[in-house]
This record gives sequence, structure tokens and C-alpha cells, in this order.
Amino acid sequence: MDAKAKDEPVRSRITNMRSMDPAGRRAAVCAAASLDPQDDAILAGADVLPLTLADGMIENVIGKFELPLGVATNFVVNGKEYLVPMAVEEPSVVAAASYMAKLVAQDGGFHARADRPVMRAQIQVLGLTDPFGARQRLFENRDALIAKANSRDKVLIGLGGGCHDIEVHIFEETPVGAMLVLHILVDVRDAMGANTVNTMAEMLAPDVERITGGQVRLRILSNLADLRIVRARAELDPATLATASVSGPDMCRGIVEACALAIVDPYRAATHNKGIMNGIDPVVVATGNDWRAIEAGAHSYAARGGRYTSLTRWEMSGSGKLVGSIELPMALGLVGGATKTHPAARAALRLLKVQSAGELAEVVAAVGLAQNMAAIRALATEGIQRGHMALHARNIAIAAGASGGNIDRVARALVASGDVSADNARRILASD
Ligand SMILES: CC(C)(COP(=O)([O-])OP(=O)([O-])OC[C@H]1O[C@@H](n2cnc3c(N)ncnc32)[C@H](O)[C@@H]1OP(=O)([O-])[O-])[C@@H](O)C(=O)NCCC(=O)NCCSC(=O)C[C@@](C)(O)CC(=O)[O-]
Ligand SMILES: NC(=O)C1=CN([C@@H]2O[C@H](COP(=O)(O)OP(=O)(O)OC[C@H]3O[C@@H](n4cnc5c(N)ncnc54)[C@H](OP(=O)(O)O)[C@@H]3O)[C@@H](O)[C@H]2O)C=CC1
Repeated sequence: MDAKAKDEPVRSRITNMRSMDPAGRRAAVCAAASLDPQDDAILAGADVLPLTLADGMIENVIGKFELPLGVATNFVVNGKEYLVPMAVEEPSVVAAASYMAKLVAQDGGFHARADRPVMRAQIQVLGLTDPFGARQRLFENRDALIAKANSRDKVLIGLGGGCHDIEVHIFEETPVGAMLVLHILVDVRDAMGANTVNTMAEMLAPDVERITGGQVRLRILSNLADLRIVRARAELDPATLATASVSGPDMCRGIVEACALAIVDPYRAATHNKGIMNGIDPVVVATGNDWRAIEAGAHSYAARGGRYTSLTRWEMSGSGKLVGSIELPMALGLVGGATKTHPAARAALRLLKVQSAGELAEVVAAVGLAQNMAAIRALATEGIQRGHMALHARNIAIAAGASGGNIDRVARALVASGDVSADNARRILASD
């Protein structure tokens, strides 16, 4: 992509995308985001990851595993338009995100803000008889520890990042006695940061043993990245949400009531948050980021008060608007991990046109909020099956043996019959 194309704004609205074929959609997406033909070819996915490159990424490589790559349309975050790449196997996720983004865009789009990208690493110290004295000694050596942590990664320091503080946590009673845990707090700039902070933690271990008199065991980041929170908000006029069969106020009430159950009941919160991750994980995967880290961060944050709860809130404002908000850790990178090595992840980031890991986090949070809104909007009114199963019908048709043009025909027949099942798909195919 040339420099000019990189700065061109994206047009996130692509009319009638669903009725195009994949090549037509790709051409429309590349035109809307000013991507060049090379990116068109990479996003098509044919032999994008050479086996030799894959072999360099993980161990015992025998091949590659493919997922569909879709693009969610209509996203407006902080006044900027985005086309959002989503790698996911589940039908209706991309459609649902696009739909809710379209509604939110009518009312001003998403507002999002990512914290400074600070990660924490933990250094576990055992064998202490005076953990509180050791704690004081660590604070007395705070500046020297920070200087040592910052002595190696010149690139990060040059970019304005690096270790800037420490915390000391004491657990007086554990199954193996008292324990002290030193946290180092590191601004990792545009990296996810695991390797960066792990290197620092391992480097500090001998100093920590000398200062405390204990034995260091674990030296590893925490995926509860609670200093690297992203927040997003959407405000909708009830009229925007009205459908032919449900009024705007009824829709808003349904959404607020659905969220209330997820706030108080962990059984519902688990599914509610899964719906949020339906939106978040596919963008994390498409951009080559570590989705296990994002999942671990999200769920540990949802349980931080001692009770697992919803990552979103839906409420009515004093002026009668539906207000949705989301808050969760978001340790994403534009450098490091697979983000730089996987060609499709690079193309996905060029499509997003994000300038920093924080901007990527803001878009991802908006997608999570949109996905949650889609699910509870459907659940609170017509139920999940109508919209979801209509799109899942294509999967059922394929599993039952349909191929080519038959897939859409069998899927349509399944939906029309009101019985979207493998058995019915086989009956429809057999009656041909
Ligand atoms: C599926 C919809 C969007 C249909 O909804 P609809 O009312 O049939 O949609 P529509 O045909 O009126 O189209 C509205 C917009 O949706 C998008 N859209 C619509 N269809 C397509 C398509 N084929 N391809 C691409 N985009 C599509 C598209 O943006 C379109 O606008 P347009 O561009 O046409 O002006 C709706 O029913 C919905 O949002 N349902 C919720 C689906 C959902 O949440 N799926 C996640 C899987 S279920 C799950 O795992 C999580 C869960 C539910 O358990 C979480 C929880 O419990 O909280
Ligand atoms: N629990 C977990 O979540 C764990 C995850 N991981 C894995 O760690 C990987 C991510 O680690 P990460 O530290 O991000 O990866 P890298 O170490 O690959 O990348 C970070 C490094 O990139 C360099 N760099 C260049 N430009 C920038 C920039 N703009 N901002 C920040 N750094 C820059 C810096 O170092 P330099 O000076 O060298 O150029 C920095 O230290 C993922 O693959 C993840 O799966 C690993 C262990 C545990």
C-alpha cells in the first residue's frame, strides 16, 4: 500500500454486500479501504502462509488450518469508519456485528478509549521469614530495579515505553507458607508485551533474591491486564431500535432486563460474555494476536469482584437513550507474536488502518459491545434461532452433503420449512 492510500479514510458502509460473491466482496472492501491488488490476493487466502513460514512459527508443523475470513461493515468508532476483519467459524456473527454497527452509526457511532498499554509481570518469592521487611527493601530499591529492567530493551525505551513502577503483594497464608509477589509494571507500547515483560522479570530475579533473601520461582506476565483496560460506549435513541413488531421502548426494556440477569447470575453471565467474545475473538485471530490471552484477561476481569459478572452494562439514560458500555483488559499488539509474521494478519491490520495497539483495542471493544447488543436484542424479543439458524442453515446443508449452488437452495428450503435440521436437509437432498 502506498503512503497516500494508507491515509485515505475507509468507507465502512458497503451496500448489499451479502448478495455479492467472495471476489466481489473483496473487491468492494479493497476499494473502500484503498487496498492494493496484492492485499486483495492475500485476503483471498490462497496459499498466503507458505508451509516454510508456518514451520517457523510453531513446532511439529504438518500443514495449515483455515478459517473463513469475513468483514463486518458499518463500524464508526470515535468518528472514524472501520471495516473489521473477522476470522470465525460461527454463522451470524459477522452479520450481527454489521447490523448493530449500522444502528449505532445512525446515532453517532461508538465512543471508545484505551488505557496506556501497561502490562504487569509477577516475580514469586518463597522462603521468606520476614515478607513485610522484604517488601520494604524492594521499595527502597525501586529505582534500581526499574533501571535494571529498562537496561536492555532500547527500542521500547526509545519509543517511550518501559518499566515505570513496581508493586509488592504479600500472601501470608498459602498451601506452602507465606509468599511475596513483586509486580513490575511495564508500558509495552504497540506490543502485546508478554515476551517483553517476561524477559524483564527473568532479568530481575537475581536482584530480587539478593534484596529479599528469598528464592524466586515464577517470573511471568499476568494475563489479568487490569492496567490496560479498554472502554467503549454506544447511545441509541429507542426509535433507532424499533422494528415492525417491537416498539423502541419495548426493545430497550428487553435489552436492559436481559443484561440485568447477566449482572447477577454467573450462569447467564458466562453465555452473555461468550456472546461478547463472539465479536472480539475473530478480530483478535484475524490480526494474528493471542486470543487465549484476551480470553483469560476478559474472564478474570469479569470475576474480579469475587463473583463472575457481565462485561457490559445496558441502561437507560436520564434523556431516554439506551446506553451500552463495555470494559475489559485488551492486551493486543501491532508488533510481536504472529502480527508481523503472518501475511494475512498484516493485511488485516492494513484493512483496519489502525495506528496504534490502543486504537486496535478501541475497535475491538466496540465490536464486542455490538455483538453483545445483537445477541441480547434477539434474545429479548424473537429469540436467537430465527436470525442465527437462518444463517446456520447453510452449514447444515453442507454437512448433509449439499455442494455448489445446492447449498443456498437447500438452506432456503430448510428455513422455509421451519425445520433447520440435518435430517430435514438429507430429506430435501434425497427428494431432488
Ligand atoms: C442475524 C441477524 C443480523 C439477522 O437480522 P435480520 O433482521 O434478519 O437482518 P436484515 O436482513 O434486516 O439485515 C440487517 C443488517 O444485518 C446485516 N446482515 C443481515 N444478514 C446478513 C448476511 N446474511 N450477510 C451479511 N450481513 C447481514 C447487514 O448489515 C444488514 O444491513 P444491510 O447491509 O442489508 O443494510 C439478527 O438476527 C441478529 O443479530 N441475530 C443475533 C445473532 C447472534 O448473536 N449470533 C451469535 C451466535 S449465537 C451465540 O453464540 C451467542 C449467544 C446468543 O448465546 C450469546 C448470548 O446468549 O448473549
Ligand atoms: N501468558 C501469555 O499470554 C504469554 C504469551 N506469550 C506470547 O508472547 C507474544 C507477544 O509478546 P510481545 O512481547 O508482544 O512480542 P515480541 O517480543 O515479539 O515483541 C515486542 C518487542 O518488539 C519490539 N518493538 C518494536 N517496535 C515496537 C513498538 N512500536 N512497540 C513495542 N515494542 C516494539 C521491542 O523489542 P526489541 O528491542 O527487541 O525490538 C519489544 O520488546 C505472543 O506471541 C504471545 O502469544 C508468551 C508467553 C506467555
